[in-house]
This record gives sequence, structure tokens and C-alpha cells, in this order.
Amino acid sequence: MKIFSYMEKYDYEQLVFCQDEVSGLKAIIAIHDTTLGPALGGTRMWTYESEEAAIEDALRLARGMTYKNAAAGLNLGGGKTVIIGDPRKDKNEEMFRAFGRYIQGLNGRYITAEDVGTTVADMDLIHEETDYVTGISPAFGSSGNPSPVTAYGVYRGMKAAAKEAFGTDSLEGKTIAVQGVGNVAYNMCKHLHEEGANLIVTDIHKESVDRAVNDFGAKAVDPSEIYSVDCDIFAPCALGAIINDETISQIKAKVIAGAANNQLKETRHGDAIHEMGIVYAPDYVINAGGVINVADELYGYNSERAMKKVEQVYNNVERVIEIAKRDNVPTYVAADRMAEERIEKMRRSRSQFLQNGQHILSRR
Ligand SMILES: NC(=O)C1=CN([C@@H]2O[C@H](COP(=O)(O)OP(=O)(O)OC[C@H]3O[C@@H](n4cnc5c(N)ncnc54)[C@H](O)[C@@H]3O)[C@@H](O)[C@H]2O)C=CC1
Ligand SMILES: CC(C)CC(=O)C(=O)O
Repeated sequence: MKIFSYMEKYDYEQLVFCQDEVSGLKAIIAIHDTTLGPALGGTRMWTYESEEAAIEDALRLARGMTYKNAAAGLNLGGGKTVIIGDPRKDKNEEMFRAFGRYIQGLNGRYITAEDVGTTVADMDLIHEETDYVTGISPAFGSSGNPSPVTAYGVYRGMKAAAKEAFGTDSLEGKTIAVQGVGNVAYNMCKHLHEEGANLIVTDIHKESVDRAVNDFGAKAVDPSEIYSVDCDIFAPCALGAIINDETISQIKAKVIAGAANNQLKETRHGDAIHEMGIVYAPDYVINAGGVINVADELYGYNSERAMKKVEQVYNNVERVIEIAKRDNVPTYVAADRMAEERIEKMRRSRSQFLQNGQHILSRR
């Protein structure tokens, strides 16, 4: 991968490599765009096949956060971190504290939170070294684990997409195929089960599948079968790039609505599902609940205020569908237009007026 060419192509601001021999930390912080404010995005810990794969993931996820935060109406830019390692084996206190010092060194340009492979306890360790971290324990007056809130937002957004496809937003009796029943999807399944949906689930970890089977009467299938099962809605809630040349022809669902980031392998896959008549709720619009919730910490966390904003995920998905119909484009294009329009307006207005020197972090 030619890093500078890639950064230039998508206009990235900064890429930071962090190494600490004592703890084994190998982290990559990618900051995509800070037009709207400091870059906020989670830290993913994962066993990458190569360093290139880790860099690419950090870059793609950071750009996704720029669009997510803009589309959600937050005054925040986009960034993300990946830590190379196995979250089940390679974590230690020194690692997250060393990482916290790297974040502190960025002096507020980047604020972190949880993502796949990291927990509230990890954020608390980072917080020992820096204030530029969210999703820390409620004992600190913070919002804690964002996953249940992300899940609620996905559930709301799924209803909005279902309304478009089926003429009603009720999910009662609908069959929903869920890929990956981790932190977000387990909580999402709870809402779906309460509403009377039928669940088909898969995961690479058997205990996660068993939990969903026991708690929600879900039917379990092998990971390779999830794309082709008979269902109304497909909810990708594991990792990215799962809408691709191999999977598209297998999908029977009328709606794709799930928590995973970067679901489309390439934009042409968004065009393909649009042509198949599938209603696609763009990933970064539907999964914004978590970031909306942790971002509220920057104003002094108020759960009621945050949840009111999370409810809006329904309206945001509706709005994207409206733009898609108006402009006769796929929903992923409509979502990009919505986000880019907001960033562009702010960029132009910033160049016209003097800033008052205050930004969101000055309230902390
Ligand atoms: N946690 C949050 O608040 C947010 C999460 N997301 C995204 O949602 C997705 C899920 O996040 P979490 O639930 O926090 O992560 P998680 O790690 O708790 O859950 C992911 C699950 O997917 C499973 N999985 C991985 N590869 C799989 C495969 N090939 N087939 C089936 N299952 C597989 C894992 O075993 C795990 O149980 C990720 O893409 C994340 O970036 C997006 C916004 C916020
Ligand atoms: C987990 C969230 C709090 C932030 C994030 O990284 C995301 O929305 O993907």
C-alpha cells in the first residue's frame, strides 16, 4: 500500500504509529478530518494478518468516523485506532497506559472510546494517562459501555428501513439473520426478541451463539450459511467488507441493516444491492448510537439528552432514504452527500468568520 497516495486520495490529516516494547503496544492512530471538531472514534484490538492490513483498517475506519459524526450532527471529526494483538491474550495494564500517553501527546486532536476487542476497563486504564477518552466507567460520571446504546440505535434504524421495504416498521414476525452476536448484536437481539422477531444467528465463538439461542430462542447456523438463509432482514454485526462479490448473490433479505462498520467491500457493492432492490441502511448512519452517547460526555454526560439524540437514528435513516429517492441514487451515496454537505458548509463558514478560540473540549 502506498500510504501517502492513499492519504492524499481520501484527504487524511495524520497517521500516528505508537510502539512500546515493555507492554508490546503496537498501535496506529488515524485522524481523517477535523473540520467539525476533534476526531472521535474507538480503539479496535484485533489480530491482523499483516501490518498493511492493520493500517488499512485504521484508515478506512477513521474516514467512516468522519462521515458518521457528521451525519449524526455531532461537532466532531473522524479518527480511529487499531491495536495489533489478540484481545483475549495480549492485553496488559501497561499497554493501555502507554497508549493513553500517546493520545495525550496529541493534545485533544483525537479522543478515543471502545470498539471491537476493547472494553470499559481498558478505557479506564487509558484514562489514568489522559482525559481524551470516553466510554469510561459510570463511576467517573461517564457513559460506560457504548454497545447497548449502539444496539438501540441500530434497532431504531432497522425499523425505519423496514418501513420502506415492508410498508410498516413493525418487526413482529420478521425473520432477522444476525452475523456476529457480540456486544452490540446481543443487545440488539434483545430488542428484536421483545418485539416478536424471529432470529437466526451465527458467530465464530460458540458461547456467543449459545447465549443468543438460550436467551432469545434464536436458531443457530454456521458462519458460512448466514448470507443465504431465508430471512427478511440481514443484520451484519461482526466485521467489515462482508457485502462483496462472493456474498451478494446469496443474500435473500429485502433489507440490510446492522451494526458493523464498513459493510460494503467497495462502493460498487452498494450499487449492486441497490439494483437488487435491497433497502440498505448505511452502516455509519445506523450504528451512530454509541458515538452519540459517548460524545455527550464532552458536555457532562446526561443519559436522557443522549438517548433523545439516539432516537434520531430512525429519522436519519428515513432522511437518507428520502435523499436516495429524490436524487435517484443508492442509499450509501445519499448518506455520503448528507455528511459531506454538512462538513463543506462548516468548512466554508469557518473560512469566513474568526473563531472564538473555544472548542468542545474547553468545557471539560
Ligand atoms: N461497540 C459499539 O458501540 C459499536 C460497534 N460498531 C461496530 O459493530 C460491530 C460489532 O461490534 P461489537 O459488538 O462491539 O464487537 P464484538 O467483538 O463484541 O462483536 C463482534 C462479534 O462478531 C463475531 N465475529 C467476528 N468475525 C465473525 C465472522 N466472520 N462470522 C461471524 N461472527 C464473527 C465475534 O466473534 C464477536 O462475537 C463492529 O464492526 C464494530 O466496529 C459500530 C459502532 C459502535
Ligand atoms: C464505539 C463508538 C463509541 C465509536 C466508534 O468507534 C464507532 O462508532 O465505530
